Amino acid sequence: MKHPICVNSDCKICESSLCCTKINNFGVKRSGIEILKNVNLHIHCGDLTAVIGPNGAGKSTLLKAILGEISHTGELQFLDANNGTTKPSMGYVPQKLDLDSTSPTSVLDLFAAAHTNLPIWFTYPKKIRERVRESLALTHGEHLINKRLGELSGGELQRVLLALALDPVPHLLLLDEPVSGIDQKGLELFYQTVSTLRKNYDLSIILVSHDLNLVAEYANRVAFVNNRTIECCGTPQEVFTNEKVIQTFGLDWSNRFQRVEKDWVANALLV
Ligand SMILES: Nc1ncnc2c1ncn2[C@@H]1O[C@H](COP(=O)(O)OP(=O)(O)OP(=O)(O)O)[C@@H](O)[C@H]1O
Repeated sequence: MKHPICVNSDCKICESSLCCTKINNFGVKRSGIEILKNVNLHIHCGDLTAVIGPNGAGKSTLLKAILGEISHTGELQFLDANNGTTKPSMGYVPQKLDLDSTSPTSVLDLFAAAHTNLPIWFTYPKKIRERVRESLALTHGEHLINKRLGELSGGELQRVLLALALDPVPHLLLLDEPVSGIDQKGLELFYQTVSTLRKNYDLSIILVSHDLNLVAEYANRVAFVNNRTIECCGTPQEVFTNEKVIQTFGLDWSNRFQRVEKDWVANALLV
């Protein structure tokens, strides 16, 4: 049965998918300047949708608008497995977080602040500590529980924030890939973790990414943001062979796909 909010008459996925999120005609203005217009995106549960585009295109703005952190026009609809439309619960990992490196706040304090009303000077109940450890284990970060936030590396902080975004598991997970502070190995570990979570929880994920290699390897949908809107959206193959995408990133970025076992990418870019 086709989901009632799916307006795409050709959508085969809706027939088998359990839930679905629609971003309908989003527009964003900031300081009177139009940042995004006519943005439409359709996401099924289990989809990892990578949002790519040049610097300043509006990728982070789109995530913040979906979150409701900044105002926008248009609407966000979510259809759950019981065919009810609700406001989706969301987890979010920002691109950067300005932390006071001297602050005594620990990873455990951060989680406890999100899950309890206990003052910070109380000893946390054992069950809280266990819940935090379990959450951190999802992102291979259980050893970080007692570390101060200010002493975490970029990759460690990202793992902690991802674990926090998953507790409880949301309908929609929004990830803004950090542009600095994480090495390639850390980035790959992050993508592998996200990919495992996606499969285990059938999560809908929107991931802003600057690494086209990793996008080609892990995403099943790609949205290209350019000229204040989503200029093309589809499978990685459809998007990476789109003329506008090639124009933006240049032919030389085809080299980045060396590790990807998909000949179509290289072939499409070499013609
Ligand atoms: N608070 C703001 N007021 C006005 N303009 C803003 C504000 N925040 C962002 N912008 C502008 O909105 C545009 C989109 O910014 P955004 O951070 O969403 O881009 P992005 O695609 O995520 O960029 P990057 O790839 O560099 O992270 C930019 O031109 C930016 O200057």
